[in-house]
Amino acid sequence: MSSAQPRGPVDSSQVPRYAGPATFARLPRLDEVGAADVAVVGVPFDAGVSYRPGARFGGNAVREASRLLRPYNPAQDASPFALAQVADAGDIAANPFSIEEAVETIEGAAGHLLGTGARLMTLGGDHTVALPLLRAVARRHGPVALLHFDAHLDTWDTYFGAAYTHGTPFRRAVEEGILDTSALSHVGIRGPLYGKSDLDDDAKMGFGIVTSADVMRRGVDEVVEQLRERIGDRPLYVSVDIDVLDPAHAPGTGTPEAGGLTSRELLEILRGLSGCRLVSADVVEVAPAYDHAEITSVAASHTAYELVTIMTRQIAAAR
Ligand SMILES: N=C(N)NCCCC(=O)O
Ligand SMILES: [Zn+2]
Ligand SMILES: [Zn+2]
Repeated sequence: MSSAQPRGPVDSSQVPRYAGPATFARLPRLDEVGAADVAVVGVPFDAGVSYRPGARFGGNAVREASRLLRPYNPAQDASPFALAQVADAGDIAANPFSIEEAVETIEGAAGHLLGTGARLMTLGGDHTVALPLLRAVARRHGPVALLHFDAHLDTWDTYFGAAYTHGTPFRRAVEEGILDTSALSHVGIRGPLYGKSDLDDDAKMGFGIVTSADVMRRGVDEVVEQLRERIGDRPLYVSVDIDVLDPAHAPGTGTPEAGGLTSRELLEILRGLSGCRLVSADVVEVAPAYDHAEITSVAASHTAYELVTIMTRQIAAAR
């Protein structure tokens, strides 16, 4: 990115925040600024779901809800959009009728954006999209540490014989050697499984689990400390399935599970990661048709805001 001042969001004291088409946080579009340090990109794809569809509308719902974000983030003492150029790169046009083709398209488009030097803040889409995103990220950075927030393991093998689904991206990623298996963590896991072997398989792949109950019992600070120790200074990818939140905090999702994190806990854990080498991130599984009063998309917009803040702080610190 050039040394020119980043172009920030539309000023909500000059133009009402509900006016005009929505980009993430009212930021400029990528084509308006030419290049970005962080590209917010939508992936409207949900052909990989096993239950309720609708996450194809998640990215735009998060953009709409993000109109209320303000430019200074007190929790990380940073103005993320002044530290680096953040821009909305629009949506990746993924084929809704062919999962294989969609996965290829997403990998290619993500690779193109990463090739410009941008980090990605992806708005899903169902969790299938994490696999092509991780492929593109690993091509640039090598195998990455993964911090995965989710009610679900998403390390299952196949559904109806299909290898690429929203329940299988991280098994595929481990098989493909694109993850650093010494630094894999799930946070927020809960709910019924198919069998105990799900956990055994997951552990064999190298994952450590912080359950939703662990977060409640041990508290945010201890969990953050454990996660940071595992991540170290490795390049890190964070994948947030919004169903990591309790259905009270995120009703608008396809496979809800009772007993989840509060949005306060999730945001605090993310803030605790500030300073980590976050190379890209996604927020997935927002399905607005099941949402109420934008509860879920507001939570997702703040989640993306914290992740973008971590990235821009790091970009600025490295200059
Ligand atoms: N990735 C998400 N959200 N869900 C996976 C659920 C897989 C199942 O139906 O068992
Ligand atoms: Zn999930
Ligand atoms: Zn998931």
